Amino acid sequence: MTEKFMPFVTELDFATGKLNPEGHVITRNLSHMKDMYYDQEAVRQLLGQNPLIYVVYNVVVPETAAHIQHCVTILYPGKVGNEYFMTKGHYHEVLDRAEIYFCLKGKGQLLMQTQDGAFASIDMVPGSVAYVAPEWAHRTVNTGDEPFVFFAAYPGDAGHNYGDIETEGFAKLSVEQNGEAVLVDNPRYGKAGK
Ligand SMILES: O=P(O)(O)OC[C@H]1O[C@](O)(CO)[C@@H](O)[C@@H]1O
Ligand SMILES: [Fe+2]
Repeated sequence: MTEKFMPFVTELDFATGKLNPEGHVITRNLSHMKDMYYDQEAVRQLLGQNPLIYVVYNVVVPETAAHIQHCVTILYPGKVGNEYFMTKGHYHEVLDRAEIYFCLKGKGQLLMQTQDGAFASIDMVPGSVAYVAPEWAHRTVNTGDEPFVFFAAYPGDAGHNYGDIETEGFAKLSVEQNGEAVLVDNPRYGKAGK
């Protein structure tokens, strides 16, 4: 008989967003994603201090379709030039795998796009449960002044595909204008020579 995978629990601290046990922790500073921000002069100025942008606490489960990956992301407040701190963003390697995001703290935006040019954004506040439908790339942005904390769950075999997002980003940039978060066209989008 094959051995059973046993049920287990992870504790989520609502005050900090941290998981216990912490699981697999991914830490991203500006240096890990310096080419992804539009204002490269602002990147150069900030690189000396190399701010922490986000941390992901991943519960470790097998990366197969039978399992559900789940994690908490703490995305810190801040800007590079006038562009808000954000995650790298990705398609799933198995493109049709969906994902659920549940906002616990802070506020932000969930930016999404498809490979054939559709774009969507959802404002996230505590209690927002967003559905990233199959085939949509997703990136989160912290538009507030406290950590933006959200829980995510997705099929175990989904994987991450950074593809063109690494070089040209999303169709829109999330920037501060007159104290407001606005989405503006990304001049680099669509220029990867496809
Ligand atoms: O892989 P990226 O785009 O840096 O972002 C990490 C994000 O991916 C996930 O781990 C799963 O999609 C999110 O919870 C997290 O915010
Ligand atoms: Fe994802």
